[in-house]
Amino acid sequence: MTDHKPSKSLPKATAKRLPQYYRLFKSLVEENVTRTNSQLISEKIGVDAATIRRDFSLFGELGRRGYGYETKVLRDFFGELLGQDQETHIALIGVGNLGRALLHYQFQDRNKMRITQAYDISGNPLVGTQTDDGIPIYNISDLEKNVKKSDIKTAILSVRKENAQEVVDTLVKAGIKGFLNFAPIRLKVPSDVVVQSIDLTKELQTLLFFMNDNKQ
Ligand SMILES: NC(=O)c1ccc[n+]([C@@H]2O[C@H](COP(=O)([O-])OP(=O)(O)OC[C@H]3O[C@@H](n4cnc5c(N)ncnc54)[C@H](O)[C@@H]3O)[C@@H](O)[C@H]2O)c1
Repeated sequence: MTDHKPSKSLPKATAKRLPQYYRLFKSLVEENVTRTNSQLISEKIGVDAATIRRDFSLFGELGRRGYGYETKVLRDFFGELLGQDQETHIALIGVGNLGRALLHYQFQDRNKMRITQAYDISGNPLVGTQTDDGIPIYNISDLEKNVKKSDIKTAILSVRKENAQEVVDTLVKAGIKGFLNFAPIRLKVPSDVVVQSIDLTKELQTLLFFMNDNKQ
């Protein structure tokens, strides 16, 4: 379905819903459901049907009026958009409290993303060891050499904010093109590098805002 490539100006809210769409179509295919429509999708994921139709229309003709959407076609389409049609190997940087938890998170079970290498500084006793699943934990000084001889373009950043920018500069130089960043800092990267930040404080504040809003 290469004729349905999205433009770079896809609204952020739509982009954020893509994993939801992919997950839904994947499970519908697993349940042997061959066809669906925006109303049924809406009931499953809690997004209103008009928004779903608008999102899908940004990609051209994904379905047919009166017929709906073919689950397999849409699963493959969103899978390709999200890079789930191939294996993505990821480097984890910073094996502290959060990094250790992430190393044990098995997101590879249902998706094609895998942490295959981890890095910390020489003072961390975990450097030179590997996890029970066999993920090696290297010294950060080996990163450039390792990344250059692998296909890794993606990193999860779980270092403290004081170290984050310096670490990112090193990783960008080594060829990393995308960061999932947990450090509460705005990172500076070249225009061909993407940063997706996860700020738990901000998420909690948003939750509290909506809870307060509910009370009024
Ligand atoms: N712990 C949490 O629950 C949590 C939750 C949300 C966000 N965060 C954020 O995640 C980040 C990590 O938090 P944490 O609690 O795991 O911190 P931590 O101090 O336990 O771990 C940070 C790790 O980064 C390593 N490190 C430092 N410099 C490095 C470098 N140059 N290269 C590679 N590794 C390096 C340290 O040796 C340490 O092991 C912080 O920015 C924090 O704000 C943490």
